Amino acid sequence: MKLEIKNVSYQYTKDGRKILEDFCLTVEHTERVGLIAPSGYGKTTLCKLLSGYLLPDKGEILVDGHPLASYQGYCPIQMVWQQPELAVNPRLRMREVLLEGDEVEERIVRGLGIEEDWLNRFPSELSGGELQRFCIARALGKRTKFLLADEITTMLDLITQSQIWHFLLQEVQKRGIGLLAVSHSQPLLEQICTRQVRLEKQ
Ligand SMILES: Nc1ncnc2c1ncn2[C@@H]1O[C@H](COP(=O)(O)OP(=O)(O)OP(=O)(O)O)[C@@H](O)[C@H]1O
Repeated sequence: MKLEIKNVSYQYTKDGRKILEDFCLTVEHTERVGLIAPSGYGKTTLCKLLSGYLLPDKGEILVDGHPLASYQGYCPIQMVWQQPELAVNPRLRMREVLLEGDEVEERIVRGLGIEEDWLNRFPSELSGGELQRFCIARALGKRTKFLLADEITTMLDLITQSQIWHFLLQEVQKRGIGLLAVSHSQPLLEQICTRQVRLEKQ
């Protein structure tokens, strides 16, 4: 299975600057690709396009040869955001947050170190690191084929970062999930990725 980004162009406003122009990238489901570029070059924008939050002005995004838009319901490309507190409904208990996506296996919940007691809490009653574990678990539903990780551990201490990445790498390798990881940390990308791609400024 592959994710194909074919000649994608995007700008937020008609008279604004082009964030992406004719951007092409193919990611196989066996790959872990690191996306590098300075701040403001469009890494998050690309992730939003790939997960269907934004639509390209031009070009197409294909999953297994089919346009992303043809996948009704659960999106096979799941994104984990940098700030977990902005990615969850503050009115839902964490048990319900987990149920928002596809079925998440108990193994994943345990593997990410999510404690039973946290499931009954609201997002505001968890630390950023605890909350991020839920966002990662939610993104690892059964039908996930590609995972976009946009600076997902930047705000965490090194031990927690390492625990989370250790689990994630095992999981994506075992299930054949392709990974696109964004980070400003070159050593992290070198450790977790099979190759790196540089985004150029338009
Ligand atoms: N909703 C928006 N409306 C207008 N411009 C936006 C919007 N979101 C982002 N931008 C602009 O698009 C450009 C790319 O932003 P993006 O967040 O994709 O960059 P990035 O490479 O992920 O940066 P960082 O490394 O700082 O997270 C930036 O110049 C930003 O100001």
